[in-house]
This record gives sequence, C-alpha cells and structure tokens, in this order.
Amino acid sequence: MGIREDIRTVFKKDPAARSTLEILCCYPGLHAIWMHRVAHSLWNKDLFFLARLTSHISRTLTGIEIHPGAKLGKRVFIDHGSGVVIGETAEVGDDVLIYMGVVLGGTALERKKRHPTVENDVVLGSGAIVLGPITIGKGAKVGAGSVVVRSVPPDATVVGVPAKIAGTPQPSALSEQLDHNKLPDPVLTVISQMLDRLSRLEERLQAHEGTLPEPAQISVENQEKSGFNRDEQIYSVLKDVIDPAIGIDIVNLGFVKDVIVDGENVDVNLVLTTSACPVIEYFKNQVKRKVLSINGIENVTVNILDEPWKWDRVNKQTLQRG
Ligand SMILES: CC(C)(COP(=O)(O)OP(=O)(O)OC[C@H]1O[C@@H](n2cnc3c(N)ncnc32)[C@H](O)[C@@H]1OP(=O)(O)O)[C@@H](O)C(=O)NCCC(=O)NCCS
Ligand SMILES: CC(=O)OC[C@H](N)C(=O)O
Repeated sequence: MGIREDIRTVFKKDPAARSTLEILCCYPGLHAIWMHRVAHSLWNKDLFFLARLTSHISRTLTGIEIHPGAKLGKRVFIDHGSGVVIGETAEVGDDVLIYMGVVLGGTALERKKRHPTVENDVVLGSGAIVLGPITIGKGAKVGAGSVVVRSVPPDATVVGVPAKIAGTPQPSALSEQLDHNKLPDPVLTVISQMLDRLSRLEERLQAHEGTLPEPAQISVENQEKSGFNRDEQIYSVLKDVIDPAIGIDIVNLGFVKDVIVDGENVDVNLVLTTSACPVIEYFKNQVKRKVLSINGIENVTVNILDEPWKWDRVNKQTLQRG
C-alpha cells in the first residue's frame, strides 16, 4: 500500500517531522489518505454506502473529507489537514502537496465531472479554494487563501481572489516550493511597471521641453563651485522613486539608509520592509536610473541591506500629508 513511500514523503516535505513513530501516529493527513484508499476501492466495487461510511469515519477522525470517488495519485501529502474537502470527481496527480483548509470543490448541480484536476507536483497553499472542472497544471503553485476559478498553466504561480498568474511560470525545486512567503504579487508588479513607464515618460517629456530638474543639469565642477551638496542632489532624485505598495517615495519612507559617493561612483544602501519584497528589481532599476541621470555619475550600485525596516524611519509629516 506504499506506506513506506508515504512516510518518506512526509520526511521530505515536512521539516517538523522527527520520527517514523511520530509520523505513523500524529499525521491525520496520512491517516485520511490510507482510509481513502480503502474507501476508493470499495467505491470501485460499487459498494457506495460502505465507501461513503468509511470516508465519513475518516472525516470524523481526521477532519479531512475526501469523497470516495475522488482519484488520488501516489505520494499525495496532506499536511495538518483539518478543513480539507476533496470532491467526488476531483483527480489529484502524484507528489501533490496540500495544506490545511484546501477545497477541491464543484460548481455544478448536475452529476458530471464538476471538480478540479490537479496534475503532478502541484502545491496547494493553506485555505486555497479550487472550484470547477478546471486543471491545475503540473508543478503549479496556488498561494494560501486564493480562490481559483480558471485553469492554471504548468509551473505557474497563482495568488489572490480570484487567483491570477503571478510572475513568469518557472519550474521550482522542492525547497523553493516550500517558500510560501516568497510568492510574487501580480497587482504590485503591474503597479510598479506602470510607475516605471510613467517615470520614463516624465523624463522624456522633461528632456523634450528642456525642463530636466536643475540638479541633473548642472555639471559636477559647477556644483562643487556653487557648494551644491551631491548627497542632497541624489536624495532629491530618489524622491521620484515611489513604493508601489504604499504610494510614498523611498526617501520619505526611510528606505534609503546611506548614499556613499566616491567621485563618479555611488553606492545606495536600501533597507526594505521585507527581504522577500516582490518588487526588489523595480526598486534597484529605478534607483539606478534616477541616480545615473545626474551629470557626472557613471556607476551606481544598489545594495539591499539585510536589516529590519521599522515605521520610525518614516518621515511622519509625509504620512500626515498623505
Ligand atoms: C461565485 C460563483 C457561484 C460564480 O459562478 P458563475 O456565476 O458561474 O461565475 P463565473 O465562473 O462565470 O465567473 C464570473 C466572474 O466572477 C469571478 N469569480 C467566480 N467565482 C469567484 C469566487 N468564488 N471568488 C471571487 N471571484 C469569483 C470570476 O473570476 C469571473 O470574473 P471575470 O468576469 O472578471 O473573469 C462560483 O464561482 C462559486 O464560488 N461557487 C461556489 C462553489 C462552492 O463553494 N462549491 C462547494 C465546494 S465544497
Ligand atoms: C466538495 C463539493 O464540491 O461539494 C459540493 C457538492 N456536494 C458536489 O459534490 O458537487
């Protein structure tokens, strides 16, 4: 019955698992899968009531409801499990990882294929609700709390309600599949792309009208002669870099920890709200472009510091104005 394989799967996919005895006794997800195998074989022998009763007893013991008609592949692992519901015509492939509260539900009242098909190697995050006879493609990831009502292509990550594709589909290693905190954010990505295009358009318009901001036009020598402060100049252009999640610029948000100027080379050290920030590349590109727009600066390095950002770094007047 593949019990050894099931235990190996738990060791592979749950870092909290310590011993075989613990896995045998304390993993309701495993108990539910084992009881489902019994229920499903009764169902295939047309012993519908006995099958349903077995599934019901399993639900009472584990909090996991798998209809006996559902088809589950090998090494499917339900971690924790309470609140999981898998409908009658659902099909789940091999090596699928399911967390608590996942629903593979139907959207039709007719007795037909009405539940999802989940292909091999899919990860369904806690509370993910997948509805209708749709297909979640091989290797796809569904973010916690998402509601999926459309098919998902292989290797894609979907998040949100209703779930949308986030980021470029990419096959990921098992260790990355478990990085549930690093899912991309499709809405933030679109907003950051719009802000980026807006800022490029503004720059083109200013160049066209000859109205580039003063500091960017003054040569290095003249700035030094006039006592112009290079740091201030850099901070001034960085105020054009807006955080797409908060709508405030990175200077007033206190994201800019230091600016180190060495001749024509500049290092900008940023502290972000999270090291898993889904728009890190947007920040890096914007900062680089803005600082390089200053006359006499040739190289810009943007460093994301591994230290916590706190609200006390924010310019409070900006928040009051906002
Ligand atoms: C809400 C519901 C009834 C809508 O069904 P529908 O009228 O056939 O709607 P459609 O599938 O045509 O979708 C219409 C729009 O609503 C969105 N949508 C559908 N269901 C949604 C949900 N649950 N949450 C958020 N958005 C939803 C769709 O994305 C679509 O948006 P779009 O027009 O921008 O593309 C259905 O999706 C649902 O949630 N049914 C409940 C199923 C359930 O709980 N089953 C039991 C499981 S145990
Ligand atoms: C799990 C689920 O979809 O439940 C709804 C209904 N009982 C059905 O089987 O379609």
